[in-house]
Amino acid sequence: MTILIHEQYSEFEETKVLPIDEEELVLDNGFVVPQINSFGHTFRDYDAESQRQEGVENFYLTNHINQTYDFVKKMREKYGKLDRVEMSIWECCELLNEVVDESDPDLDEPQIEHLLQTAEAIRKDYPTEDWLHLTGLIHDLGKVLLLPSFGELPQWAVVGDTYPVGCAFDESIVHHKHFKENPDYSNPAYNTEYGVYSEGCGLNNVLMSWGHDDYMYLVAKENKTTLPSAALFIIRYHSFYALHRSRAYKHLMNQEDVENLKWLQIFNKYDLYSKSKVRVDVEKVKPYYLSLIEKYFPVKLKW
Ligand SMILES: O[C@H]1[C@H](O)[C@@H](O)[C@H](O)[C@@H](O)[C@H]1O
Ligand SMILES: [Fe+2]
Ligand SMILES: [Fe+2]
Repeated sequence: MTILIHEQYSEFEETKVLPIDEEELVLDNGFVVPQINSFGHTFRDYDAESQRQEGVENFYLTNHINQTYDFVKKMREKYGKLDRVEMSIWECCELLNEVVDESDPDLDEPQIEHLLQTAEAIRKDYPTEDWLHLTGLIHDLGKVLLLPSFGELPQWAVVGDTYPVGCAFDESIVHHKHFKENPDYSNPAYNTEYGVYSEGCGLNNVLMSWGHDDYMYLVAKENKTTLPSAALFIIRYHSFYALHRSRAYKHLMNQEDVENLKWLQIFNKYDLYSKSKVRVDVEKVKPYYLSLIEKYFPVKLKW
């Protein structure tokens, strides 16, 4: 797969204010980036005074204190067993009707809206990449970890941006100051640039903070999806803003990661900027997505 990507961000990231140059606002396939979110702020502004600011910061405080190398290892082992629930992809989408994400400054709608908004925005600009439409639909399904039948994990262990554990927390991570109370922050085994990793080791060998991304990646992979590797990469790293926006942790990537990152950067624009109060007509688009699910997944999956 070869693609051309229209670079939108400069090397300085993470930028709060989007570029004002008209040309820069148009993505490679015509998607126009909105300047403000539904609350009247720029997207991903974690400091703006808004009705969501305090809750979001508290979320990151708990998240940054508790996501340690040991915690992540345990969660991967536990949830990697996929022995909790059996259901289809669409059933899972419907479960997300109940879920609201406390980490998100840009959205307070039920998550199923966000899934459809993302998928439909991609579909409009990339009509022939059906695998990317489906990736949009399923990328956040891991948020079911918040529900009782999945162990009712706290928000800090499910949502929010992700980052590697086992090496130093990069300063570009949202609310980085709150890592000071994380035990790994002062552990010399885990607090250097490379920590337990080595140059070019590949992201597949890096443990990421535990949440909906890695969980959904495990679900898709273990249930033998036929989606391409770029789709699995998108699902697994879509919350890794330190990488795909701020270009941190590049030293851990291998060649395959570099290729897949191009698709993730395309995807991210739709994931982030499609968030709005405009609802998608679920019943109208459902047959299309059911056909994609049938193409790329078994009827029932283990979760
Ligand atoms: O608040 C959001 C939300 O939880 C998203 O699902 C996640 O992918 C983002 O990275 C995060 O910052
Ligand atoms: Fe997400
Ligand atoms: Fe998302």
